[in-house]
Amino acid sequence: MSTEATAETNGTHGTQAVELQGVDKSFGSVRALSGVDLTVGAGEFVSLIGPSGCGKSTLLRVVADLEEPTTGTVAVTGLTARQARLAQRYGIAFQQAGLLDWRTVAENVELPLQVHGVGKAERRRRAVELLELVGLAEFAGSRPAELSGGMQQRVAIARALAPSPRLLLMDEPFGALDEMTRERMQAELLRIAGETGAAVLFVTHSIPEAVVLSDRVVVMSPRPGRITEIVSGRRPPVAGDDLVPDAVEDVRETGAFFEAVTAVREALRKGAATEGHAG
Ligand SMILES: Nc1ncnc2c1ncn2[C@@H]1O[C@H](COP(=O)(O)OP(=O)(O)OP(=O)(O)O)[C@@H](O)[C@H]1O
Repeated sequence: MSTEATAETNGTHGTQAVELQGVDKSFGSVRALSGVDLTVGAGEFVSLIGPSGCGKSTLLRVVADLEEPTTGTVAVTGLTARQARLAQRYGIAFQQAGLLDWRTVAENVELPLQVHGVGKAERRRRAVELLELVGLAEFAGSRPAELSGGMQQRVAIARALAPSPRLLLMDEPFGALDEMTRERMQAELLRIAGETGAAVLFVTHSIPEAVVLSDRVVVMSPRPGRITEIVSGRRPPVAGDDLVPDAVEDVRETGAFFEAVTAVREALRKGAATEGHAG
């Protein structure tokens, strides 16, 4: 059982994407997080999994500077959480795509750049590039309502990637999608993460999803959320656009995949049995 952070990265060296030390977070008398130490390396894919209400979203929000920790320190790409937010060092995507209906798909992707004063031509160039990356180039002029749920989520990912962040924070981004779309999106995300080299901190309730996407799966206890175990994930190597869906499929059929799924399930069960609710 280890909460120790490793500096190991996905072949990329440099500043850690996230470094949390001794993070506690309370909302009044409700203790949401307790003593969280976690490092996400540059380019690393880390999933957070744990029972409902254990503080996963709170942890993500602390990294994103949307909540302040009660105690502990937070560094994001070597900056404070606030500096990292202002410098657009991370992109964020939630379960609901949250697109603006009155803007076109391209204008939605451009939004974070517009907020930062990037000129119109440069914004459009970047939006076209990102829409190509997520396979939606021909929908640049469409309105979000004309797209399926999976396509809207791809637009949200493109928007999150617009400022070329070193880190993506994702809170159950595929939770509202059907199983087949979800699997396609997982492959898509792995390809995008591979191509951009961005680190990903990913909240999910799905054990297989966590295992297939991640370098490491961080298992949390019931509230107050603590890290009880870190299990090695089975993130497949990315070797080219067409290979990824197959690579993901292949991983799902390996014994190593089932072993990791079992290890996460047991860690969750052990955490639930030993940790009492508090606060
Ligand atoms: N702004 C807030 N004010 C008060 N309590 C909060 C606030 N945000 C979260 N909490 C509480 O903190 C705890 C952790 O919530 P959080 O949303 O982080 O859990 P979670 O693990 O993401 O849950 P789920 O898996 O159900 O989405 C919960 O008890 C929740 O009620």
